[in-house]
Parts: sequence; C-alpha cells; structure tokens
Amino acid sequence: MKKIIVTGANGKMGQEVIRMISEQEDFELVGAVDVSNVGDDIHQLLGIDAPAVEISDDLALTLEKTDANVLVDFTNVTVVMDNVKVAMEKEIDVVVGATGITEVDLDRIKEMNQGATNKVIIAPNFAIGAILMMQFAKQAAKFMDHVEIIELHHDRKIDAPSGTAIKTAELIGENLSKDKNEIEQIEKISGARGGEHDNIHIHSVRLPGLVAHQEVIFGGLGQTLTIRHDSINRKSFMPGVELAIRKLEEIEGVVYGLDNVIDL
Ligand SMILES: NC(=O)C1=CN([C@@H]2O[C@H](COP(=O)(O)OP(=O)(O)OC[C@H]3O[C@@H](n4cnc5c(N)ncnc54)[C@H](OP(=O)(O)O)[C@@H]3O)[C@@H](O)[C@H]2O)C=CC1
Ligand SMILES: O=C(O)C1=N[C@H](C(=O)O)C[C@H](O)C1
Repeated sequence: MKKIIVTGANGKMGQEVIRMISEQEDFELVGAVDVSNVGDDIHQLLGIDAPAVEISDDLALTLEKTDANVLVDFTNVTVVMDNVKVAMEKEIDVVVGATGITEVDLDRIKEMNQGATNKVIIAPNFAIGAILMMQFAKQAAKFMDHVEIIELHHDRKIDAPSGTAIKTAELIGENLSKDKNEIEQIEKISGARGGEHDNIHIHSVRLPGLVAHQEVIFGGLGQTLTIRHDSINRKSFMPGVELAIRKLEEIEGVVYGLDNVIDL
C-alpha cells in the first residue's frame, strides 16, 4: 500500500492529486499539508469524513504522526527544496511535481540520497503529450539548429520560465549544433528576446484563461517547424503522477524527468 502525504494539498495540483489518490485501491492519503487551511477542502474533496488523514501546515510533524512511505510535493519554487530535505532525512520516497528545482538543487538531492534507501522522481511535467513534445523537439534539433521556446501559462504561476521549458532546452541542447551564427542584436526593451537557457531563447507568457502550453519553434532554410503541446486541464497530469508513484519501486536513487521511467 502506498501511504501518501501530499504537500501543497490545497493548491490546484494538490487537489487534483488527492482526487486521483482516492480513486486508486492501493493508494491511501495519510497526510495533507498546506499553509492554507486544508481541513474542510480535504473532506469535501474525498466526499467522505476522512479522520485518518492528518491535516496540517507542517510536513515534519505530519511525518511524525503518520506511517507515510511516499511524499508527493506540489507546493512551489520557494518551498519545494525544504520539503524534499525533510523527506530525505526520513528516507521516504518522493515524487516532486513542484517546479524550480535547479541543477544545483538536483545535485544536492543526489548527495542527500547517497547511501540512503529512498527513491526520488522529479518531473517538471507529468503530461504524456508534453513528454512526447520534448522528445520530438530533441529529435528535431538533430536536423534544425535554430530554435526558440514559447511557454504559455495561467497568470497564477509564480516561476518563470516553466520547468518544462528548462527541461526542453536541456534536451534540445543535447542535440543542437553549438554554432548558431546569430547577428549582434540590440534589445530596445530589456527582455524582448526572452531569457536564455543552454543558449536557447525562452519566452514566458502569463494570461488568465491559459492552463499550461508550450511551442517549440524551429527555423531552417525557407521553413519552420512548430511542435506544440496544450494541457487544457490539470487532469492531464494525473496518469503521469500515478505512474511516477508506482515506478518508485522500480527505479534506483534519483530520477529527473518522466521520460526516464517510460519506454520511449
Ligand atoms: N510537474 C507537473 O506536471 C506540474 C507541475 N506544476 C507545479 O506544481 C506547483 C504547484 O502548482 P499549482 O497547484 O498550480 O499551484 P498552487 O499555488 O495552486 O498550489 C500550491 C499550494 O502550496 C501551498 N504552499 C505554499 N507554501 C507552502 C508550504 N510551505 N507548505 C505547504 N504548502 C504550501 C500554497 O498555499 P498558498 O496559496 O497559501 O501559498 C498552495 O495552496 C508549481 O510549482 C507548478 O509549477 C503544476 C502543474 C503540473
Ligand atoms: O505551474 C503550472 O501550471 C505548470 N507548471 C509546470 C512547469 O513549470 O513546467 C508544468 C506545467 O507546465 C504546468
């Protein structure tokens, strides 16, 4: 039985994850942690009185009071590393959905995992279409070496660029020729050309009405290629979150990206 604590339980993703957990026979929600008041919402969400769920704003305390064996984190860029650290100290398995984990953070998590028995999956995007979009973009980069990324999200998102855009740039970067032969450019408004990661321009759009979307645009001689993915709701991420929780049993140590646990 997967006995799961969700951090960020009252958030948009946390609520969807709790709903998904309640639909699995071999998953049990034992703790719901959020700094917003989660109590009523959890009971409403599960549609039952769920006294067995430890509801709190403190992960360490919740870990003390439950026999959880998995943490699923959907908090945000500012707190995710603290939560991962608490879980690593307890040596429980972790699925990280919150974005903003940097390369330095990833190294720290791997360091904390040295000699430990717990497993960690960090996935900037759990939607299968997004994983395919990233893989197709990586493949296209072998043939077209001019590319920019436009990611578009709802206006409540606090981190920019998205974790997906960063991971996409890293995957494309593995196949991209380094010589871009760009002309010198003058930015008349700072940021007009977006940010750069691994030499790839990333543009972040934030608007109400959007959920999570990304275009990877390649340019070549007399042609462009656009690879686009749209998550139109947050259910799109749930099969991936469920899969990650199940795959914890099969992996070793720390895995970054769901592409590393599915057979592509
Ligand atoms: N990997 C993936 O496939 C996906 C990842 N994400 C990522 O997941 C994260 C959450 O997204 P989303 O649900 O939209 O965001 P929300 O802001 O809706 O949810 C985050 C929740 O975490 C709470 N929170 C803040 N600080 C703490 C803390 N210290 N301890 C516990 N809870 C805390 C927030 O409370 P309060 O509002 O009071 O601050 C909020 O309820 C983001 O990083 C996002 O980028 C999102 C979608 C898919
Ligand atoms: O905040 C979001 O909503 C999302 N965040 C993730 C990211 O930063 O890539 C995944 C998805 O794009 C939705």
